[in-house]
Amino acid sequence: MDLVLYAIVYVCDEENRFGSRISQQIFPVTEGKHEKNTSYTFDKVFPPEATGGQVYEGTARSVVEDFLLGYNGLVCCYGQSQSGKSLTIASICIHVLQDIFVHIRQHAATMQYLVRLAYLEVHNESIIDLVGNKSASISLTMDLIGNFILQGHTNEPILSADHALSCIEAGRTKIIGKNGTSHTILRITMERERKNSNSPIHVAMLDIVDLAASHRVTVPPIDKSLLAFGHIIWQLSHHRTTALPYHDSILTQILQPTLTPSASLGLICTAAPSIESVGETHQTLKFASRAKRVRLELSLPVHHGSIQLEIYHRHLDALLSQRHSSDSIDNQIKLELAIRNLRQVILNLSE
Ligand SMILES: Nc1ncnc2c1ncn2[C@@H]1O[C@H](COP(=O)(O)OP(=O)(O)OP(=O)(O)O)[C@@H](O)[C@H]1O
Repeated sequence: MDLVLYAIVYVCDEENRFGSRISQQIFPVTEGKHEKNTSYTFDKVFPPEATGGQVYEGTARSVVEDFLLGYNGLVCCYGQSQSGKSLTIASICIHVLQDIFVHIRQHAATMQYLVRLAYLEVHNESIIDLVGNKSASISLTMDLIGNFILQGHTNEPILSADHALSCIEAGRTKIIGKNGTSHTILRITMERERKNSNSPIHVAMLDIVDLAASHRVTVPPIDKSLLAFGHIIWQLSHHRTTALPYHDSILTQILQPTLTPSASLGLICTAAPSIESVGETHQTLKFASRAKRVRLELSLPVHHGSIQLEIYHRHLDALLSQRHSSDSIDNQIKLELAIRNLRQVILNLSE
């Protein structure tokens, strides 16, 4: 399969009016004193008044559709400080989660699912757990075949879109990097299995990333993770698909399963409206246009590590047999509660 990235910008004209003189997909750039008729062509260009739903439909929706077919996916937002990255990602999260849970309900007759959510911040090359309090126990290790394994973080089982959104809302209050100085990664892991069949459980991941600002008002120290992310996009845009330098930063190590040509990818670039930002906007457009050269070849992911749905099924069987053999009322009530909690977590589970 050959897919093209979405490179999306909010654009303005010389009078700081968003979008009004910009053709749908081409942005002429003035550089210094010299008018340089550089044009960039993108898959979609949105004016600032575009709704979150329109931006989602035109960008992340296709990545979510691929994710629901079983592919890993990455949606990320790149741009200078105060250009609307966090606002865009927040709105995209709502639509992503709604679509995932609509899909789960539509497949209630045949499929059961476990959906888990991790929300992490990468700040100065440290990882912060934004859902739980497990930052100290998070580790990234490499297995024998070069896969980075992220462990020790909270991976919360999610019961509904609203449940996920309240976890994200609470997580946002814990973010320590202000003014675009950190990256946030929302990782949705979906395990699915066909009901009443012995077919294997499939695991896919979707990462939604609010990258640190590409340019800030104060001169920032170079962000190692953003640099490494840009480097991998550069390599992919030159159609290099092996020996990608994931080890260069914490962000790229975490994103290894989704920042790859075998996963679906949607890149959203945001530009600030002021004419003073035109230099930064030009840099962003150059990045977006480089990223547009990336070609993807989707393939179903191979999961490394344990499958939680299998662990839950074993646990459920053990609880059911303990309830069967228990003759203490107190114990039976406790077991009943534990069984009910576990049945809630495995979505669409048949009674
Ligand atoms: N399309 C838009 N129209 C109007 N205002 C917007 C738009 N996008 C963002 N804003 C406003 O601009 C401000 C900055 O937005 P946001 O925090 O999303 O930017 P950011 O790129 O994540 O910034 P930083 O990198 O500094 O964290 C916010 O007050 C937001 O409400």
